[in-house]
Amino acid sequence: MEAPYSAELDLRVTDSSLRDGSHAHRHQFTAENVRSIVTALDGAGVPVIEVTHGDGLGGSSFNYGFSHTPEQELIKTAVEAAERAKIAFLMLPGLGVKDDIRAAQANGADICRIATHCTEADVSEQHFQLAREMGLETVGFLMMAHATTPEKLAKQARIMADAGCQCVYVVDSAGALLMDDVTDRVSALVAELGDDAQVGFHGHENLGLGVGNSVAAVRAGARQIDGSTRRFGAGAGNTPVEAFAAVAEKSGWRTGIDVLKIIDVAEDVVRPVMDDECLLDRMSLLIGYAGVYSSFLKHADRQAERYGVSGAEILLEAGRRKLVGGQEDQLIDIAVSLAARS
Ligand SMILES: CC[C@H](O)CC(=O)C(=O)O
Ligand SMILES: [Mn+2]
Repeated sequence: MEAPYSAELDLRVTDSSLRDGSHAHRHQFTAENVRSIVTALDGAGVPVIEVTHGDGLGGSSFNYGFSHTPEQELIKTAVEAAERAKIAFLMLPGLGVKDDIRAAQANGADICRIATHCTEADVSEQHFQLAREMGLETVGFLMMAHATTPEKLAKQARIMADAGCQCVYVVDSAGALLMDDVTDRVSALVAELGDDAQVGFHGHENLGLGVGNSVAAVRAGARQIDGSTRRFGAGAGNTPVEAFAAVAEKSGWRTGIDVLKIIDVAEDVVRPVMDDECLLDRMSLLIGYAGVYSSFLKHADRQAERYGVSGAEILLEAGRRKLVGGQEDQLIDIAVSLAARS
């Protein structure tokens, strides 16, 4: 398949701070936050910037948390601010609907990223078809990729590619994958997809492996890598773009990102927008250890405080129950049960 991006790059990096970081920021991004971060990332040569509610189009809700500013307005602002970078958006079928995709394109977004649980790719088929018919570039997200085998994941990737997805990502939503796990999954997808679609990797830092896992993914054949500048993402955050860009340059991989500029952007532009650093502390480490969706962190914090129970216990039980994205309300159930026992 022809690379859907400049042939001068060995890898294409997508910055997710303004989407995955939305979880860490409780979905409170303002148009000004988006304008300043997009301008800075674009100036540092980041080729793709993802902007959406943390849970994608239609995510602003009671269950996931309401956005400060409507996401279509944020997408429009991002498109206006970017001179070179393409603007991507995320959608989870069911939360977002086809009209949301149409609206995002009307607001100038170029890349449609569609996410499903790692065993449910079939729910994305009609959305990929629509996005391709509309002339959007497409990316597929197989979330919680630690929860299935490389072979099964590759079959799910095939469903996405056959529906029109141009790059299928192995998404380590829980930051639970070890480097060999990444190698095995990415290799399985590369073997399955061949020239039909590229393979990407989206990492989280909950076991401290975001950069290492991304390097393993590239060595196994991934050509698109996600990160968030200053790790601004759910849980302990994502693969830090500035560190990955430096490692890529030292490895001889061309990303188009100016390492010295992105280091300054992380410190001077992104950090001031963040409420706190995305830390590898007890809670986020437990997310990686127990294999829990990274975006559950803030929800678990909130229920722990509300019911006076241990946030760590909530996360461990969420891991035992193998909860998936969309089951945020079960964290309340767990907190209520823990409170009843104490
Ligand atoms: C709810 C979407 C989710 O945050 C997507 C993602 O970044 C992941 O699964 O890691
Ligand atoms: Mn993520």
